[in-house]
Amino acid sequence: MPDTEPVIRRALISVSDKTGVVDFACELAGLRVELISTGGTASLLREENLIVHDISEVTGFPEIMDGRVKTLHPKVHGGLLGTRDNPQHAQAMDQHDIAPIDLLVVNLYPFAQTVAQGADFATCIENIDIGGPAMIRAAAKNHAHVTVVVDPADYPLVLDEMRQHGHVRAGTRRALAAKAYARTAAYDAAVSTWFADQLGETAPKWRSFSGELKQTLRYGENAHQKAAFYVGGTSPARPGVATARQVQGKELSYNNINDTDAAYELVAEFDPSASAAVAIIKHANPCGVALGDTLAEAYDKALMSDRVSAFGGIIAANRTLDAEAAAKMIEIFTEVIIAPDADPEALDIIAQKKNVRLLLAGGLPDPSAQGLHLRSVAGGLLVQTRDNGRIGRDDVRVVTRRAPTERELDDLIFAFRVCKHVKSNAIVYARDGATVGIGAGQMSRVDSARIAAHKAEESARAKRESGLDDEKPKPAEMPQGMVAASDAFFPFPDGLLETAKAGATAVIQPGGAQRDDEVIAAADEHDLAMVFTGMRHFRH
Ligand SMILES: NC(=O)c1ncn([C@@H]2O[C@H](COP(=O)(O)O)[C@@H](O)[C@H]2O)c1NC=O
Repeated sequence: MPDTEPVIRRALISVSDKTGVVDFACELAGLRVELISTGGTASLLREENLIVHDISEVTGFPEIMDGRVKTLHPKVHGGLLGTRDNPQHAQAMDQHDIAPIDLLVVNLYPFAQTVAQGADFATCIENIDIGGPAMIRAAAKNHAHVTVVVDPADYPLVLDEMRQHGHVRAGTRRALAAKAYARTAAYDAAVSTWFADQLGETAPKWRSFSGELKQTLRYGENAHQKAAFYVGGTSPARPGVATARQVQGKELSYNNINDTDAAYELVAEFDPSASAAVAIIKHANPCGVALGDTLAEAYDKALMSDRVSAFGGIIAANRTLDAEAAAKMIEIFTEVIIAPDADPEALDIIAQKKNVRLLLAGGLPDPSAQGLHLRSVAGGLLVQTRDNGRIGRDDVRVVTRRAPTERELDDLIFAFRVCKHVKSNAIVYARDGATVGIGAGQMSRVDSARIAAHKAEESARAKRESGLDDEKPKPAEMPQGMVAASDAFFPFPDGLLETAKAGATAVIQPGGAQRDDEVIAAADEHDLAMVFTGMRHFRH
């Protein structure tokens, strides 16, 4: 640390995001700070009658190559990097006529925004900032003498300290330096990720991921864990919980964000122009998912799947929220509702429940889009492409004597898409475009089938009690004509036999087990129609 705190006499300002820079520069000028600036920034400041020195006056060199080289010069980097209390540095500065730069204000070419706008390769390349990061890194290294500001949000802090103390305090300079390195690291992460994407590289030697702080969270999954929510890293941004506008309700918690993400990704599987879809999520697993002509109908059906578990859940809808659906959704306690948009009447209805967090995402994420999925393990990161596999009617192969009926096939495809969003081992029973029983996260597929059957039994009872099911009560109290989906193959007939026992008439599963023949024979024996997808949807 220098003996005396460094007074700011000379500032270099070079910003792409010009938010607040004019006011900041005016205040600096008022504090007798000499201003140096690059092309566009200098012009803007001059329009405000500020006295600004062009960077070319400092370097003795014009800005060249469309701005590719403007600040990359020893007069700039010497001014940023020279340690003022080092006699050799001081002598070099003297000898080469290098004046110190005490404050660096830089924000970078908008690379991520350019990529998000779908710009062509050459435009993206041109938006990789070179001179800016070089200066930021230099100034941050020399934070003992230099203040570096990369975020317009920090302009007031710097001015306050200059006014109060005559300089920016050492602790603040260090914090700003840390922020500066995080900024350049995040910037390079965006560039390198984009490059890897361009090359279709899924396993580059070095991987950097970055994000921008959206929200500090009160705690993590549990109260003793600290947590924060970072957004970004995908381009273009995927509509969802990270991009959504929160219209009302308490602050989102870590678990809310995780569950809302699961819920919204699930409903996005269903084309809103074909049918309304609603998912109700608890602990990242669906307890009810349904399709309908309207969101209200879909919600009713989803709720009936597991009314008890739905309490305090997260609801996602794939269409603009309307008044009818909103009125139903606020009947029981719900933590979060997320939809692409909401009608004004729906907003008024939800507003009656002040605590409900309402998120409007502005669009639905594309379930087929490519992207990366990350998870941390001790000492490392597991990276995989996201599960964008989607099984449609044309992708399945009938393997049993009996082929599914049209209605069964619709339900099979529906159930398998839901299954993709249920923790493994997953078994989903469905009927008429609605789940009736979901078995999630068991170590044994047989147990998942049994749990799902138990849920289906409860669901059938609830429907009869509420008069929603016009079928006569059956002794076994099971929904009739339901189908079953399994996220992975049945290694033995036992799991499949559980679905038959529960009353399923048709089954969808990936196939590919050594004992497929035995499983198919068991299905034939029970007159089950079974289709293979050839695609597994494990989710852990
Ligand atoms: N090439 C250079 O020497 C260079 N020096 C600074 N920049 C960037 O130029 C931008 C500001 O340009 P202008 O003041 O002309 O609007 C800033 O985002 C800054 O990071 C540069 N541009 C790109 O690398």
